[in-house]
Amino acid sequence: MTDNHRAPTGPAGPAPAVLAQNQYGKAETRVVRITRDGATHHLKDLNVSVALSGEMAEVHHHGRNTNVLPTDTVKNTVYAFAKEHGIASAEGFGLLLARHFVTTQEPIHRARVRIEEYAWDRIEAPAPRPAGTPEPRHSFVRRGQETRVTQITYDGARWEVVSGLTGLVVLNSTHSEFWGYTKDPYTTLPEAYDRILATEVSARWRFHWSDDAEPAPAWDTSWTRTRDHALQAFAGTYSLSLQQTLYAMGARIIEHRPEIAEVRLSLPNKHHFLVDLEPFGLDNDNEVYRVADRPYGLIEATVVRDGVEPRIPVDLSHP
Ligand SMILES: O=c1[nH]c(=O)c2[nH]c(=O)[nH]c2[nH]1
Repeated sequence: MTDNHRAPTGPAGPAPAVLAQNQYGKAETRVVRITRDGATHHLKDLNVSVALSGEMAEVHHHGRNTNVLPTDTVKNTVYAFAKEHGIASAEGFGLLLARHFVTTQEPIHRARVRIEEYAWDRIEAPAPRPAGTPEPRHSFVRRGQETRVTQITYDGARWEVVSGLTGLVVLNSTHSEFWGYTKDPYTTLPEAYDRILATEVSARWRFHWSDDAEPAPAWDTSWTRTRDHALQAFAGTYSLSLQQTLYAMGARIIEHRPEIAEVRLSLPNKHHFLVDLEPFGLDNDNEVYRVADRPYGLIEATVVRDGVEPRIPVDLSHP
């Protein structure tokens, strides 16, 4: 028997353990800040991760929490600062946070703030509105997430073409309500009269065309216009539920694109919860939202042209 896999021992016994680099904080606080300028809304969407370090030997060695500002407080600070200071830029917001932790907490000597900012573009949707009222500008589409898809099947005689998209993330910062639903003993959801509606659209649409003897649709134009109808319906629908918005999107495509027979939509409800800032003496007039990634509501349906048999498979992309 050898001692090869034992730690080396000297005359004074094994070397003691020593706490080396350590840091702690709250990772991935997802915050959406809406700023309202009349009917024009502005949106900032950040993923904020804070790591703090300093005099933390006591907590690691003895579990003595005296110097530990809870990570829950770190998260609350992100939300409260989003309300109080707004989010002009990710850099400016990160500076404010880092300075705050280092200057208000004596044991904390260093703060590292990492921020991912998700870019959103406006959906310009000229919605019908009463004369003299400003154009609503509260609809956004997230940049750079989207994939165009298509599936072609041929049996030597007939074609089936199903096209679509995934990862089209859209958000309305107002004109969405949800109330009047069934309540049972397990229902706790408060009714909402002005909420954020956001979803990541998965869509498939099947073309009428199946016969080489007929002219084929103009694939690129069709795809672009169909996507645009989905966006316009999303932005232009005053929504009482995501189900209603889904149907409006599918129906608008069917009504405007004669080459399409059937549309299947799968819409995860990307929940945005208003953060309770009252404990910090701050109100929250639909300005600061916590973004939850799961669980999510999943709303799915097929819309067909009258008389058409649905053929697109039910399960597109979600569990
Ligand atoms: O638009 C919605 N539809 C639902 O069916 C639902 N259920 C829920 O909890 N929130 C929502 N929102």
